[in-house]
Amino acid sequence: MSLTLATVNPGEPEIFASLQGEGPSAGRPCTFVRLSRCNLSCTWCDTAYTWRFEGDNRPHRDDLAFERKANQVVLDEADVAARIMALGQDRLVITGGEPLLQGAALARMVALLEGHRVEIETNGTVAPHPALDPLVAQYNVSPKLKHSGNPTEIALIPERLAAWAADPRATFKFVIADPADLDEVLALQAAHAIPSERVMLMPEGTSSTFIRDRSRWLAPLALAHGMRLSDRLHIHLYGDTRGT
Ligand SMILES: Nc1nc2[nH]cc(C(=O)O)c2c(=O)[nH]1
Ligand code: SF4
Ligand SMILES: [Mg+2]
Repeated sequence: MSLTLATVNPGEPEIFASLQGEGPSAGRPCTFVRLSRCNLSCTWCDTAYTWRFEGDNRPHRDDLAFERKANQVVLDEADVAARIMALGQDRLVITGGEPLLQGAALARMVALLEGHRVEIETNGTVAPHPALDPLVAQYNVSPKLKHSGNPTEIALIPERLAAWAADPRATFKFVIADPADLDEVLALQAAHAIPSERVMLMPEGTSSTFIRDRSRWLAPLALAHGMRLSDRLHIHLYGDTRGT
């Protein structure tokens, strides 16, 4: 039994301590674990090394193809848990890729941890494994809008969105590239009765300049709709780098 993780360097799993850069817990010290693989393919994905392996021709703006051997590492659950424990934080953020694709193994891994509040970053298309779900304190759900390039029927699954809307642990974090993207957010919010205080708008961008420029027009939109603005603190601090 094992988990497939992303790597920082070939053979070195992406498990690290950092400040949560996005969403409701931004600014808090946490340990992060990044799992490999995703069921979506966003054209602007900043972690394409978790899914766009050689032979995968789904469109991505950088058109990079990653060598699978250098960018994945398989570890058993006890090894992953021990590495997380060794970093000494009391919060864990599980991200990817799409971490819920490995829900059963994640449940076994999380059960081995002591004293961690668990937060999951998800694209919102996959139901949490029933053994994992009770161990999770917070879901940061990021449904992908049209500008992600994913077919809507794959990216936006109505039953899943309804389930997240009904779960007070879930905050919706929408990646916004253009002011017009807000129309899609408002339609989803209305369709699933998502309270505005559980909606965060986050600028798309992997550079400080892009994020700041987009935040300038995004802030008044958040204010007008009673929604929250999310920054991407780690990009300002460390740039678009692995293990940060
Ligand atoms: N510091 C930091 N915060 C993050 N919040 C969400 C992240 C992600 O890649 O999912 C992330 C990340 O990669 N780094
Ligand atoms: S859902 Fe997340 S990890 Fe998957 S392709 Fe989109 S941005 Fe990347
Ligand atoms: Mg990221």
